[in-house]
Amino acid sequence: MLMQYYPHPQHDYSYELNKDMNFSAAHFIPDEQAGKCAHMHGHTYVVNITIAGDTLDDTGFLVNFQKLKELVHKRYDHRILNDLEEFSGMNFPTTEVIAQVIWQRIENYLKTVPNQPSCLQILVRETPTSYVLYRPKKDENHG
Ligand SMILES: Nc1nc2c(c(=O)[nH]1)N=C([C@H](O)[C@H](O)COP(=O)(O)OP(=O)(O)OP(=O)(O)O)CN2
Ligand SMILES: [Zn+2]
Repeated sequence: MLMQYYPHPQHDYSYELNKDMNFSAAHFIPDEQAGKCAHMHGHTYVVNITIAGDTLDDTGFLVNFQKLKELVHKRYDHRILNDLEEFSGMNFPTTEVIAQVIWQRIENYLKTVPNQPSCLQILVRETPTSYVLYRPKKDENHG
């Protein structure tokens, strides 16, 4: 995968892990303000996940890279995002909402692991010229 520059969050954790991945998906934004994006179209989304913590698990992982891919790629690759329950109602699959939803999905998993890492940042790139960063407020991260 192409090396990209990503803005990094400030933190005092000892370990910081980053996982890149992409997935191909279709979406539309059902609002007249979305212009041409109100019509179904597709992207190869690029995602960067930043996780940090002070403690490793018994394997020596902060979190298994493969688990992160499973949580994101397996759910969203080759899907119509609007069909998924997390993007139902008014929670349209904009880049901003996708980034927050991916953060929540990862954070829900991290809450179940004993070494308690935190997801500090999600970057979602929708096109070569557009990306969003989602960083939770301090009290949204556990611990
Ligand atoms: N704040 C947001 N604005 C827009 C979003 C979004 O998710 N958040 N999404 C879209 C469309 O889905 C579109 O696919 C992406 O838009 P855009 O960056 O305008 O894509 P282009 O390739 O047309 O942009 P260029 O400037 O020509 O490179 C629209 N807005
Ligand atoms: Zn789009």
